[in-house]
Amino acid sequence: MAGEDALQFYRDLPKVELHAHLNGSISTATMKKLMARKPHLDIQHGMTMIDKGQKRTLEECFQMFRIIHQITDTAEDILLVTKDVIKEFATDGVKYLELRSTPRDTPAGLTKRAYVETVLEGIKQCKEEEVDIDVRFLLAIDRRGGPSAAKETVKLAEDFFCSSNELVLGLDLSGDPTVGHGRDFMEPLNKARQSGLKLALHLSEIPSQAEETELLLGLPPDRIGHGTFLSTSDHIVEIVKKQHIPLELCITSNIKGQTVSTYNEHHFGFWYNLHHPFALCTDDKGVFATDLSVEYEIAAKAFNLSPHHVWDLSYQAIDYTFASAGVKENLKEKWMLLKPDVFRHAL
Ligand SMILES: CNc1ncnc2c1ncn2[C@@H]1O[C@H](COP(=O)(O)O)[C@@H](O)[C@H]1O
Ligand SMILES: [Zn+2]
Repeated sequence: MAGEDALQFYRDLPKVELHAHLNGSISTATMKKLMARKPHLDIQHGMTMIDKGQKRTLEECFQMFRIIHQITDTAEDILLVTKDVIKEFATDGVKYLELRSTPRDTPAGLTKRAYVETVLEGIKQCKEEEVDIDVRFLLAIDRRGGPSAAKETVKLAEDFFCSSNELVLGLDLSGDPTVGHGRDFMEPLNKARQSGLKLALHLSEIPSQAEETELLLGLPPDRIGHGTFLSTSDHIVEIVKKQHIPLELCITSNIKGQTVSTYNEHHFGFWYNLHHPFALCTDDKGVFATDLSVEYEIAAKAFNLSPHHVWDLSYQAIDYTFASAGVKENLKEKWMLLKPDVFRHAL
């Protein structure tokens, strides 16, 4: 495989995306539409996206989210962003997407509940428009909000879990990892778990968080976001291995956010060699200027994966979704139907 054909293989490959933050996933095209609505903010392209070859510190990434949040502060903005992001993932060959976002009360008058309702409306509209993708939603807890905001988000998630007809499946814990401590979130996360909500937690995205990670692993989470520095503790690796907790690996995010220096050093290699479950994900396809097909291509090149290995990774990711057994079965059937077409380009 070479050049365009190679990229076509990764685009044709049916994919599962499990780690995508809504406001980090806004494309340049959508950002332009939003900026045209808010010229007074005077936000330039480089303030919301890290171009090819560029890098930022994680701290700078979190500043970018603050700017993006100023641009997406009305129900119209959130609806537009949700629908555009879903359609872009579908165009990239993603067939199942678990989108996550932090419910916000905004100065423009949006409430957290209305925020969630708007995202769900976007998902429903895409379904009505027959966009070829199954989309579910995880409510995100931003560490910056502390335990009281976390409790509020858990309550909202519980309400929507019951009323959204399996659109809301769980919770995410994210935000600046240097802010707050995991212990502040144990109680609300535990409660969420008891209500049947699934947990996808950002763990060890930065070094020296072994104590917090070990505590949160006690819940235990159903999936781990990044887990970049898990492997610095043998004890933690043992816990993760023993419980078979799938990881969400976001290569470009870690490189551009500078927590990993080179592709070859990415912890993909460590977990792949252990045959531990993981799914490749984008994290913030807008901010990091990537796509899921690009992430698969990067992993294949860096770790010398054959098209069949790549196929297996995308197929196995179905098992790590929070969807019901029936949905997983349907996805597996879909994958098998698409397989001959995908491999036509791989030969
Ligand atoms: C780069 N690594 C990361 N680590 C931790 N949290 C991250 C993140 N990337 C994004 N977020 C979280 O997602 C929010 C933006 O999307 P939503 O407004 O929720 O849709 C950010 O404010 C942050 O809380
Ligand atoms: Zn993330």
